[in-house]
Amino acid sequence: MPHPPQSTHPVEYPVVVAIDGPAGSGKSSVSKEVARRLGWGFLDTGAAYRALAWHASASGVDTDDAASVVSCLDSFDYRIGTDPHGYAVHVGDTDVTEAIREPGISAVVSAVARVPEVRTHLIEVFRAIMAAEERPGIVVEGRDITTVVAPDAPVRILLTASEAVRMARRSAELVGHSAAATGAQLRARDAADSKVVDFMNAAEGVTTVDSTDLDFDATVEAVLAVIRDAQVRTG
Ligand SMILES: Nc1ncnc2c1ncn2[C@@H]1O[C@H](COP(=O)(O)OP(=O)(O)OP(=O)(O)O)[C@@H](O)[C@H]1O
Ligand SMILES: Nc1ccn([C@@H]2O[C@H](COP(=O)(O)O)[C@@H](O)[C@H]2O)c(=O)n1
Repeated sequence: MPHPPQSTHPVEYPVVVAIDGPAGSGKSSVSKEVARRLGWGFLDTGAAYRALAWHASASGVDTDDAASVVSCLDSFDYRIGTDPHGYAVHVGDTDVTEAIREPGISAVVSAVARVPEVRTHLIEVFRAIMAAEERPGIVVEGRDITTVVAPDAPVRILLTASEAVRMARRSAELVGHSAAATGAQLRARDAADSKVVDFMNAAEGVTTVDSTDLDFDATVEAVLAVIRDAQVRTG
């Protein structure tokens, strides 16, 4: 009797931990550390919007013009790793891991992210990456993961912190940039992004972790506690 074809990928999706929150709330650093401790994958979805903003800018496209941004999607050859110990972001053959973090990209990324065709395209990209994850789980962070990308995830968290604390943390890591300018950009980005998706209020069934008064390690522990609690409840 012939054997059924062997798949190289798991039939079931990996366990998904969905984490949303405003800029500078610690989504990326905390999610990465949580994934490291669990031996799971990590997906930074903001990197895709940043990489598309980089690609549009590098192609000479006006990022404020939605039709022109959409026209860039066909040539947007995007790749990102899910290893929380180190992952690179590529557009075609170009390693853009560092370039997409520049304030010039942060300043235009919201204009790219508000285009509906862009969101539809990237959500499919994220779901394909999640489905291909070969570790037992994947921690996925962004703005609409708990509500749109993975609303059925068994663990959904809103990671927040006061605006003042988020601005201070972001300023501390951006040496050579004025604290006032960094804070103003963070606030402007949240205001623009909030018009597209709600990441300031926890949707039904989403657990809020407020790190305003927690240090980094305590925040990681708080997120791990939510995951453990969900695993106990769901068996
Ligand atoms: N609980 C915490 N205590 C102290 N520092 C923290 C804490 N959480 C995160 N940080 C630091 O705050 C800074 C911002 O964190 P991070 O880049 O992970 O935020 P983010 O939500 O991914 O931001 P963005 O959406 O803008 O990319 C980093 O320097 C990080 O190390
Ligand atoms: N799920 C997401 C993730 C990100 N965005 C947009 O990308 C920008 C950059 O995200 P970072 O997490 O790297 O700061 C962000 O400002 C949003 O415009 C998104 O729309 N949805």
